[in-house]
Amino acid sequence: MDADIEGQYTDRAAIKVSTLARKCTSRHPKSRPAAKQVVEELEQLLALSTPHIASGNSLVLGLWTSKNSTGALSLIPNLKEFILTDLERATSNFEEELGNGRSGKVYKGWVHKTTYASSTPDIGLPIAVKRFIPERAQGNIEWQMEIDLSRVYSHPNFVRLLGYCSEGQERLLVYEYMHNRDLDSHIFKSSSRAKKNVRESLRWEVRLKILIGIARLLAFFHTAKQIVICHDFKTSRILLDGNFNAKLSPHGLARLTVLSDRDLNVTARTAPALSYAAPENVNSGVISLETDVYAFGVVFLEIMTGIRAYEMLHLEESNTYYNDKEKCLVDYAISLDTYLDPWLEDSFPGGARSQLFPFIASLITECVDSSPSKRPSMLQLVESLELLAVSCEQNFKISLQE
Ligand SMILES: Nc1ncnc2c1ncn2[C@@H]1O[C@H](COP(=O)(O)OP(=O)(O)OP(=O)(O)O)[C@@H](O)[C@H]1O
Repeated sequence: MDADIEGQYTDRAAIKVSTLARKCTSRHPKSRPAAKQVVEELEQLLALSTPHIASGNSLVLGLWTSKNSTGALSLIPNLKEFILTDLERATSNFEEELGNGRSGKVYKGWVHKTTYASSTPDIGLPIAVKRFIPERAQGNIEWQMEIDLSRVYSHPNFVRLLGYCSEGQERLLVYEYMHNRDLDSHIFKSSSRAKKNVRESLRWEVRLKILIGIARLLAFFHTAKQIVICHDFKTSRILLDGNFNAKLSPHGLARLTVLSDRDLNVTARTAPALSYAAPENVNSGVISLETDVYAFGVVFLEIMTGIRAYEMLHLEESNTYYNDKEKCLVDYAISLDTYLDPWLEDSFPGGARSQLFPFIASLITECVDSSPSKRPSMLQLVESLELLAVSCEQNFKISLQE
């Protein structure tokens, strides 16, 4: 093997490469695979190799994007290529900051509805522009991965990428604007940013709609041909549009992991936030479909209580993991009557509390089970949450708004 690329392969990828090469060069024409099959095999290899990108290796960077002979990024289908001055104009020189993530800041801007030509404030379509920090070594990789994944996966609950910009050291991405921003800033009691009217809007039926939307997206990722494990899933990743539809932001995609094999567990170098991390992840770095389900359970509990898991687990006192943290989360889940977010008090009419809370508690409890095999799949969770919605509607006349 070329010494330059040695160590960039997983064992599985190395075996696949040699098997594929052997088949293609077989002396018997009939034993050689069809071109379509070679493409499929290479796609699987790409998926096997992707965790290396996440850990800072540029093994397959750019395979999904078209490059010209100099290796520079050329036009990407379905995405608008912006020039920097367009985006400076659209954002009034990066005036209104929406948020600040690990890889860069996000700004509000305005473009023409159909052409995406830069516009002026309050005219046309609002956008969110993410400007990557140029000095950050991972920035370029994360920028490219966000483009690649946004092109491959499209789902109503996944924030839509509209375009990109690459000029000199500058890397920017243009996303649809999510009017009600991140769920995180609205539901937690300690949140100073919370606006009263938004909190009032976040009634039980709206929160259930948010949970169903996110569960559907995770189920979609988990059952895709190239499985996506979103191993840094947390409440702050959930963004809300003007109608409180929940969408997951593809930002920080270097922390998403694509796998082609359901049984393959990989070790991620970027650890998820401690309060959302499943015990097997904390203890041995495993990431799997089940670690996503665990994180979903924690988010579910936060959405019901309005209390950060961080606080429930007293992680502010000692930022160390303790082994029975699931038990602590389960205590909150089964005592929902006590810990329910006060803003939800009026959301459960009549006997709704006594009938719905045990069901909600059992769903959360199953998700955060310390044994991964006992956790439900995201598909099962979608079904259970939809069942919950039907029960709310039929028994208590609580209906989810479209
Ligand atoms: N499409 C969008 N529409 C509206 N606001 C957005 C949008 N994308 C991001 N924001 C705001 O900007 C903040 C920062 O976003 P970003 O995704 O960079 O941070 P993050 O989720 O903390 O990512 P990271 O894990 O990389 O730190 C979000 O919490 C949200 O308030």
